[in-house]
Amino acid sequence: MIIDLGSGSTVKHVVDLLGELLQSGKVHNIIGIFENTHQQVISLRIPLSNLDDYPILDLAIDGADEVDPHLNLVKGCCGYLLRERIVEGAC
Ligand SMILES: O=C[C@H](O)[C@H](O)[C@H](O)COP(=O)(O)O
Repeated sequence: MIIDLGSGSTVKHVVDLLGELLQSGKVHNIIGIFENTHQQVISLRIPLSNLDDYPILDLAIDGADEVDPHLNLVKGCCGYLLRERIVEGAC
């Protein structure tokens, strides 16, 4: 399964869980897509690649900057909006 690992402090919790599941053998054959070097992902030994090698994703995980009362999400903090749109198109 090819998974985009997103960005932000919330995603770090998901990445921790993914690392635990991989190391316990409960999940297999995961490749994480991550744009920048991220010490947490590397230390958890999650296999990494990029969108050039895997242009079609099975799943994308990410946080949100704001959620309104109707559960609409506001995304795109910190210059990540373009990458998030590319990832959305790859799912
Ligand atoms: O747009 C930026 C990223 O999508 C982050 O997921 C978003 O900013 C939320 O970050 P955090 O989980 O740190 O609140």
